[in-house]
Amino acid sequence: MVKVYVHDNKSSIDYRESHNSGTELSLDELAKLGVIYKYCATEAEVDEIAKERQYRNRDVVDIHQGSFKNETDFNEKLAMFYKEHLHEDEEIRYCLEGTGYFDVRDASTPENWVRCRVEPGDLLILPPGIYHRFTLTSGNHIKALRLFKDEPKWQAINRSTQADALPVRKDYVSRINQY
Ligand SMILES: CSCCC(=O)/C(O)=C/O
Ligand SMILES: [Fe+2]
Repeated sequence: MVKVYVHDNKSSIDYRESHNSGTELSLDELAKLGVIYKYCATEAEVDEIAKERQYRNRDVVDIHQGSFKNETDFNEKLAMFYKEHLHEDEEIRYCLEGTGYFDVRDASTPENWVRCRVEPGDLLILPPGIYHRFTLTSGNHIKALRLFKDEPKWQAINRSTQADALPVRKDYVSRINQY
């Protein structure tokens, strides 16, 4: 079951550590950021969500040191996932094995990150336009299903003034401010 809390923002400590500030958030509070959480005991439940939301494609990523040629490539991939970014589409991820952290920006206190620790069975839906990042936990392994509406696509737009000005970002901010 996912655990959601405010990140302690201590950048001197490895980002795969828990960084739990001690302030926990409920799933309702997470939903106010536009992030939907579901527990799916089986992949059949994921199939239902995919069907409802018209997702026709998927792939599996297995992220651990052994999936990369060397440690440098592994670290580069982690650094890429950890760069604050947004997507123009929803991001749906389902944890099959291992654990990971999805950090999303808190709309009301934008300097804060809300950390979601996922484990097997956890499915997260991040809305288009939300700034976020991903990392492994200190367990250094996650196997996850990534759902795509059509062809597999992973286009990250790193945080910048240009990204702030995108319609998808403006739509997200105005939707969140209505809560
Ligand atoms: C556990 S899925 C790998 C990370 C990813 O796909 C993503 O989009 C991060 O933002
Ligand atoms: Fe992403």
